[in-house]
Amino acid sequence: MKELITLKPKAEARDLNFYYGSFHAVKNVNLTVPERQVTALIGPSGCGKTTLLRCFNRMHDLYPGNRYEGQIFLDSDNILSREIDPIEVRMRVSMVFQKPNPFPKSIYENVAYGLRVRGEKKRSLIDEKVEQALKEAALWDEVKDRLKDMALNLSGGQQQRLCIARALVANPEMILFDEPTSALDPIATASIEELMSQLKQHVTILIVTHSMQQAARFSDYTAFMYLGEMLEFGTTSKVFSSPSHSQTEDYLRGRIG
Ligand SMILES: Nc1ncnc2c1ncn2[C@@H]1O[C@H](COP(=O)(O)OP(=O)(O)OP(=O)(O)O)[C@@H](O)[C@H]1O
Repeated sequence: MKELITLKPKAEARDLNFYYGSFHAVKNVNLTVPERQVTALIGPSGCGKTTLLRCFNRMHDLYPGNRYEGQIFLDSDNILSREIDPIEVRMRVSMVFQKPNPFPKSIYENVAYGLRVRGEKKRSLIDEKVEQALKEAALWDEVKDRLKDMALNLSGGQQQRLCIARALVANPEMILFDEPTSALDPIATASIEELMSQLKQHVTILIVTHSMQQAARFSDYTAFMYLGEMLEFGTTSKVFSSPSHSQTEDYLRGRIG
């Protein structure tokens, strides 16, 4: 039976195709990302999860030869439209990568950077926003007395929370997470998952994960991709307990990798 998704959509891919040169990596994808929920993108290695994720903030524009077809709506704006500036899109939709990638600068400057590139000069306002982002990223208490220390001296889990603070500082509407915990130990992973569950109160989250336990633990919706196509989408409990496609079931049971 088809499950009804009643939540308000924040983003919607419609008949989306994506090509790396002549290679067709994302095929006719339709996907609704519900507002202020966590949606997990799962599927076998190479099925196009990261490629799809990167369409949602036009990351692919940074490389020549890449091509989109179709539409992605963020609220009522088609962010693939030529009239929309990809830099604007990336302010509304930020990204956290697999490996924590702080800049070789101080903890403070890592977060302040996002404000400075937007032209913010007022020191008191930057201080305030840096503190707020570090608090939202559950890092403030650990770093408030050493904001001038190099970010690269933080632990891996702290570096990833710093990258989340950097993603949060410009008040994005949506954050894309690309396997954000795959380089972290179980304790750091648990704190990032806890943080994402808090963040969804005001930000929409789309996350690529290889960990079925992670998707089952804290995502609200799950989308299963297979060979570039979106095979299945529904509440996480529905997709995990009674998937509609045999490929989804095979993947969840570890029969395809
Ligand atoms: N820059 C690129 N140029 C050409 N092909 C690419 C590029 N990046 C990825 N691909 C190809 O696109 C397909 C989808 O890759 P993608 O990284 O999106 O898959 P994935 O599901 O995220 O995989 P994984 O789970 O292993 O990270 C793969 O066949 C991959 O080889």
